[in-house]
Amino acid sequence: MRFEGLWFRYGRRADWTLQAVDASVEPGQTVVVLGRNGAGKSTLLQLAAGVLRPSRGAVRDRPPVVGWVPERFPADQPFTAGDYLHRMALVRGHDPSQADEWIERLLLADHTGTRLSDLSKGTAQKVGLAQALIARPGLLILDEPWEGLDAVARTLIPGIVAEVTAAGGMVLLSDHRGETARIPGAIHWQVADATLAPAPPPPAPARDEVVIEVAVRRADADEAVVRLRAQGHAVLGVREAGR
Ligand SMILES: Nc1ncnc2c1ncn2[C@@H]1O[C@H](COP(=O)(O)OP(=O)(O)OP(=O)(O)O)[C@@H](O)[C@H]1O
Repeated sequence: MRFEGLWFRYGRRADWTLQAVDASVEPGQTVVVLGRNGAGKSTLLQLAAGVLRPSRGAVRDRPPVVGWVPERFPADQPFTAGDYLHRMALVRGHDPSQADEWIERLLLADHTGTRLSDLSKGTAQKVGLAQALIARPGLLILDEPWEGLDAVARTLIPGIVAEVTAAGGMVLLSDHRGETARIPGAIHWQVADATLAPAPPPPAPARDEVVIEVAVRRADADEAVVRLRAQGHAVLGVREAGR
C-alpha cells in the first residue's frame, strides 16, 4: 500500500494537517506511527483506512479487507455486544459464528448480552477490536490501542499483530506514548509539523529477566495485569488456562 503525494486538511481554509506524504507499507509489515497529541496520527490512519479522503494525492493498493479500530469505539448503537458482532460477521460475508472466536479470545463472553451503550469503555473498545478482526484483515489499523483497551486486552495486541502479519497482512498503529517498543520487527514513522518521516524505534530498556507463568482467576485477570505493570513487570501475554 502506498501513500502518494498525500495532502489533507479538515476544511478549505484550514491549515494542512498532513502535507506531501509519500510512504509505503509492504505485506507482512507493521508500522508504528509516533507523534505528539494532535500531530495527525489519527488523520493518517483514517486516510489509510479510507474513512477520510485525501485533499490531494492518493492511497494506492489498499488491501480489500480493512479492519479499523478507532481510538473510541462508537458504542451508541442499539445492539447487544453479541448481536453487533454476529451482525458484523454477516455484513462482511461470513457465518455469524466467525465472531465467536474473537468473543472468546478477547474474553467478551460475559458481555455478549449487554447493550453496547452499557459497556465499560475498555470492553466497548474490545468489541471494536473484535469487529475489525472477524474478517481476517489484509490491513489492520489500530488507533492508540494502548489508550482505550483494558490491561488484559493490551497484552493480546502483540500476538494479534503477529498473526495478521504472518498471514501477509499489514498493520498500522499509532502510539503517542512509545509503548509499542516491544512489537518485534515494526518500522516507525514520526508525524510532526504536518509531515511524515521515518523514525528510529524508541529504545527498549535493557533488562535482565526471567519468565514466570502465573495462573489467576479470570475475574481477577485485569487487576493482576495492572498490578504487575505498576510494579514494573512486563506482562507478556494472557491466555486461557490449559492452552
Ligand atoms: N474532525 C476534525 N475536524 C477538524 N479538525 C480536526 C478533526 N479531527 C482532528 N482535527 C485536528 O487535526 C489535527 C490532527 O488530529 P489527529 O487526531 O489526527 O492527531 P493525533 O496525532 O491522532 O492526536 P491524538 O493522539 O490526540 O489522537 C489536530 O489539530 C486536531 O485538532
